Amino acid sequence: MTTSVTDTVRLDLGPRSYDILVGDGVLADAGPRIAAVTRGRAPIVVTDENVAPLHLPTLERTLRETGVEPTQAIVLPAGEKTKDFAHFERLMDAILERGIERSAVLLALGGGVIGDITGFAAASALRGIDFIQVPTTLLSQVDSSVGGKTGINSRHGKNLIGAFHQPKLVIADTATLDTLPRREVLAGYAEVVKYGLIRLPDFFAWLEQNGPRVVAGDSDARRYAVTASCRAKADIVGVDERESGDRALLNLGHTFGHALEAATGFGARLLHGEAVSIGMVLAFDLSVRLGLCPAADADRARAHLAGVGLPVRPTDVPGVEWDVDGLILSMAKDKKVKDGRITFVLVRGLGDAFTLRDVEPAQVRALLEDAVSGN
Ligand SMILES: NC(=O)c1ccc[n+]([C@@H]2O[C@H](COP(=O)([O-])OP(=O)(O)OC[C@H]3O[C@@H](n4cnc5c(N)ncnc54)[C@H](O)[C@@H]3O)[C@@H](O)[C@H]2O)c1
Ligand SMILES: O=C(O)C(=O)C[C@@H](O)[C@H](O)[C@H](O)COP(=O)(O)O
Ligand SMILES: [Zn+2]
Repeated sequence: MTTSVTDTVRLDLGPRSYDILVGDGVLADAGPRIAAVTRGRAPIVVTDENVAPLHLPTLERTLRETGVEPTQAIVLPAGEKTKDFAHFERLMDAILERGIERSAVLLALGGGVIGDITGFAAASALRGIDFIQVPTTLLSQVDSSVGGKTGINSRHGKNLIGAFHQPKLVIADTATLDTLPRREVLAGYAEVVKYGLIRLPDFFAWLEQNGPRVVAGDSDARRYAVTASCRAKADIVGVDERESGDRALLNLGHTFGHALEAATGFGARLLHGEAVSIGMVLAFDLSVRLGLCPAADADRARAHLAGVGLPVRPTDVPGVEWDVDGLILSMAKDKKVKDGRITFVLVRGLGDAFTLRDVEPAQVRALLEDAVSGN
């Protein structure tokens, strides 16, 4: 298969720099690029039970065409619950059973769950081996495959165990999104909107016009949205790899969102992107309450997210009794907490996010109490 257009976004990180290839059908011809990283040997492919039957054959075909005989893939169960200690141990055993050397290369074929756990396995095996990201969800193409945050959840909270470990190459084949369920497409779309909300007001305006085309799978709109998102993330990570400054903006909606995810048990009831959608609206609402952001901007953000079909309030999640004390306890475990104070990502308006530490806890409690009671 010949690919139509392939965009290349470069993440500049000195010796850890890498390319992000974005294109409709780009995976089918990716063998030579993968072989260049693996030095002609087979990567150890990690994928999940949903993705394996759909997209593993394309990857294996291009490897064979390049003269690389694939080894048996490691197939994990699908879903957020796989990002835990038990599955991490299972994955590490499966990797180490192969008697690997430091030249071994892992390849994550799947969504953010597979990318995060495989990246952490790569960071851990023999104290660090190379890995390649082949993201197959909208969320993983626009966000999790880029930037080197890897890790797993713990019973203490979301992503609390992990490492910064950059991939050597990212291959985002937007054609793989044709098989993605609509709910997952929408969840990924929330992270696309995030880039507009934090620093790209023109991109947000483009999404207001073209978001429905992106979600419906229009090839050009989808590729544009993925490439623009990767570029936005690469620009931020390129100047702040380990989140000592502006990278925290990529956490818009996540302090609230991760607490909502923890409260629902990291399962299918609330997907990460859905939690981020609700969390971003809460961040806008908090900014309005603090007199920092015009209410009209918060309304526009909420209207766009709701308009494509994303949840925007905790009460949009069916069958959950929210406990505000529990949410606040979870938020206190956020990785941005410093000297006991939560760092909030807030906004002055659309496309103008910033961080703030001195938010009165009573304001946050009042916001959450109103939100969980539907006010
Ligand atoms: N590392 C980061 O910077 C970062 C950024 C954002 C999110 N994340 C993490 O990413 C995870 C969420 O990732 P996700 O939304 O991709 O979830 P996911 O990996 O669970 O994938 C969602 C579902 O789609 C299925 N799937 C994947 N590709 C498919 C395809 N092409 N066709 C059909 N089904 C397919 C999967 O099997 C799964 O059931 C969360 O754990 C979140 O914390 C990490
Ligand atoms: O890459 C980043 O930096 C992000 O914050 C991207 C987020 O979308 C992602 O969900 C990330 O895993 C959250 O970061 P965390 O440090 O709060 O776990
Ligand atoms: Zn996220």
